[in-house]
Amino acid sequence: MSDARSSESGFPIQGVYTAADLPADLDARLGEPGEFPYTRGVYPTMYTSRPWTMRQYAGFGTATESNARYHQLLRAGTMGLSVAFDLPTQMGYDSDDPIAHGEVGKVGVAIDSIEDMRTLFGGIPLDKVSTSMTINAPGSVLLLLYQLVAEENGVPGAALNGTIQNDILKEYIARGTYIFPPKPSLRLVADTFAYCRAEVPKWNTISISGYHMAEAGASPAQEVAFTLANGVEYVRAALAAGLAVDDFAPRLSFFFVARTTLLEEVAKFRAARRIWARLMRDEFGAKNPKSMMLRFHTQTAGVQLTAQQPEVNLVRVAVQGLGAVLGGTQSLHTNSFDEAIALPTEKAARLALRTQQVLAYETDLTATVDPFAGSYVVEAMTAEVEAAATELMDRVFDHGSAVDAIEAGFQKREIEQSAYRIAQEIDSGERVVVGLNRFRIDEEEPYEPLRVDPSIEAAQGERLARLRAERDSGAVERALAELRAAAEGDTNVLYPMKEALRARATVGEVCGTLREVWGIYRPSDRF
Ligand SMILES: CC(C)(COP(=O)(O)OP(=O)(O)OC[C@H]1O[C@@H](n2cnc3c(N)ncnc32)[C@H](O)[C@@H]1OP(=O)(O)O)[C@@H](O)C(=O)NCCC(=O)NCCSC(=O)CCC(=O)O
Repeated sequence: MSDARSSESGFPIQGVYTAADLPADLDARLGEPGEFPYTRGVYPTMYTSRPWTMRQYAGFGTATESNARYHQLLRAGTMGLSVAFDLPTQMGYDSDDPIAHGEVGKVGVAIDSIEDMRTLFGGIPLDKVSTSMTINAPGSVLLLLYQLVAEENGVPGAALNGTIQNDILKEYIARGTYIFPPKPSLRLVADTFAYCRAEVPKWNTISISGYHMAEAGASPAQEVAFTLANGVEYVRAALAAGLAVDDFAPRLSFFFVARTTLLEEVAKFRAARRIWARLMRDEFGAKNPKSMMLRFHTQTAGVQLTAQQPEVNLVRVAVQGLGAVLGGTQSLHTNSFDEAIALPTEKAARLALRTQQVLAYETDLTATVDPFAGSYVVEAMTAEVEAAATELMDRVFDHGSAVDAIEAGFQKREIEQSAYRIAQEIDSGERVVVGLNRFRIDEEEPYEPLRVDPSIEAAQGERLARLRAERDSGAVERALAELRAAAEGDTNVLYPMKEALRARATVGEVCGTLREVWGIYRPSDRF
């Protein structure tokens, strides 16, 4: 037998597993597919009746360019859209704000007002396509813009399917696009839950994300623990705001990474489902099975891709995607092989989607549910990840709450330690990265990456100037005053926000109004 190896979460992997390694109460831990505790998947038939949603994250430049990319992706066979916004939009600033300079349209599309949103979804049937939007602090603003555009096209809120990321807690821990302090942020999240329940009932109101923590270096057990602990915080905030658990929990969704360490990743997804189901039933008294189902999106691990010999990334992504599917994901983004270099080119984006199509239509993965059930190693690892994550969640709650732990710098510190260990292992060669620390070539082939046109910023600025000149500024001011009053009080802010956006207030103006009332978050020195 070779030397014992450690899993990503740090427990030893045995050279051989046998029946003796299976948990004693395996049947109870497994349950049936589509039944508590959902270890085997959230739906009884899983992919045998419908494959996962192929949902490729995309967006850059202006709304016009991104709209063209969405049409191209849909033609190529994606089943749902996933919008990437530029940093100014994610931070609640307009493209002509001095703070936005140099960032407009860079890492995603620039959206300033309902006019951009109309362009972004031009020609896309919003009653048929589900749309995910990676937007957090201004999540409610972009959701309302989406709803307004849908309504203009005769599609009512009740017919809309989609997700906003809206997960502010992991922004404090790992991703960084927060605006407001935790308290008003959580209030905004709870307002969004309540609004969606009444007005957009099929919308997934949040995508509680471990992905970015994993990209920052979190181990699988940390990823599960910190994500689910944040989930608990949102549930508590919504309950404290007076919502009943079964009124909002069915629409909570999750988002994880898929690494190349496939066995532990499959175990991770199965363990996460089990922990969440138990928490919702036993701790929060959920009665609706949908409240207990951990439904999740997966993105393949960008951090594991290399700029060296980038075509090798195609292989990594296939392995990572395979793990996500074996783990029962509901929705999947497979990275483009050139992502470690720049924005994906059209060809690379198509290849990434083709990878999913091979998994769905050429392999036998969709013929049966949870193929790894009963596997000695995967069941043993599922129990291990579950135990490690549960223990770590307890350590989060030892601080009081997930927010208390965030303010103490706990999750960030744990993730940094794990990231440091990974970096050391790569440097020493103990962790092999093909093409980077082993199997290198002397001369890399030149690669022509896609670049964003720098004139976008000026064009967006002109659009905004026109908008401000044309709109009824009195109506905008009145609507923003209503929004301010709601933010100062305790009525749901989404209703006046929607009216302001309808009157063509910009994303920056709406967020600016809230910034004035709620202030902005400053991380404590302990970070
Ligand atoms: C719940 C998920 C995870 C998936 O939703 P989907 O609509 O795709 O899938 P779904 O809900 O499973 O399925 C759609 C409908 O089909 C039904 N359905 C599906 N399979 C079924 C089966 N086997 N049997 C019966 N029904 C089934 C479901 O019940 C549902 O209907 P009902 O609804 O009627 O029940 C959602 O939140 C989502 O799409 N998330 C995507 C998040 C995302 O793309 N994030 C990108 C982040 S990118 C990022 O952050 C990284 C970079 C950065 O930092 O910027």
